[in-house]
Amino acid sequence: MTFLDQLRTAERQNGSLLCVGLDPEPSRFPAHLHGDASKIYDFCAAIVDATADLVMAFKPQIAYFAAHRAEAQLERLMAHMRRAAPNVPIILDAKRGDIGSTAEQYAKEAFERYGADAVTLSPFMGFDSIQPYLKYHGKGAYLLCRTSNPGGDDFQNQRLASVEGQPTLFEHIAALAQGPWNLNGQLGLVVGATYPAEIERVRALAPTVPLLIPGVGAQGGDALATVKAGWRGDAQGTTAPVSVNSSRAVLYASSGADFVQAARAEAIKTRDILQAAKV
Ligand SMILES: O=c1ccn([C@@H]2O[C@H](COP(=O)(O)O)[C@@H](O)[C@H]2O)c(=O)[nH]1
Repeated sequence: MTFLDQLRTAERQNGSLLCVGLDPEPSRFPAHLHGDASKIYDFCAAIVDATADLVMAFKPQIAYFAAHRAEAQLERLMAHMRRAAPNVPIILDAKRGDIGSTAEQYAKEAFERYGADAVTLSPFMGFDSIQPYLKYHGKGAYLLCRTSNPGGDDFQNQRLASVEGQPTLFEHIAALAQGPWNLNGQLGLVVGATYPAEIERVRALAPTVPLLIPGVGAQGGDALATVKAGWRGDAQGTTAPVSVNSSRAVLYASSGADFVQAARAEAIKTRDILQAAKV
């Protein structure tokens, strides 16, 4: 099954557009785990178990593991997600981008070491920095397009005088992902929930690629506007999937012993808002 099929299946089976982001920060763990980086796996596995039936994807952010020398715990967590949620695809948020030979190693890390179904990439270094990931047929690669942070404006909203029609950089990335770069239909785009108008523009330029949309919850993005801007229904079930990510709002919904129940409640609340926006 390709990554695209996995997304569609999980969306249908769990009735959800929600992606729960796994950004473990030990200083925010509840009292019995607080400050203990050796408990990253335990914390994340508890969140996975509490939300597996509510999500269309999980998105571990690699920096939160690497910063604590917890790569082995990430490997264990990937195996746990496979067991606990076999039909939920896993997007490794790594935002890699480097020359081809180095990109080959990053692709190996994402798809062979961690066994991710998709990875996030920076397109800044051009197509040859993306190509090594596309050799893994059936795997997905999300290109950063219009990111959720205010600084995204610095480059992504600049116009490219050299390209006909003078699109902005993010519009150009969207068009590349929809067209010439998307050799085997593996590409997706990252667009921030904090910019619904840009999501709509990206969807117009890239009508069939999956979108990964972070920025609801802790960053204050509008969940309703996000779905209205990016989700396109299709009676044949061939929609271009939209996965709306929430990390901290779910993970740290409570800092008490009830963190698992609170995470589940927050995930249900967000899932329901996203679902309601589809009509
Ligand atoms: O434009 C982007 C791209 C990636 N992210 C990542 O998503 C999560 C968001 O976490 P929240 O706690 O829900 O704010 C995080 O891992 C970021 O690295 C993003 O926020 N914006």
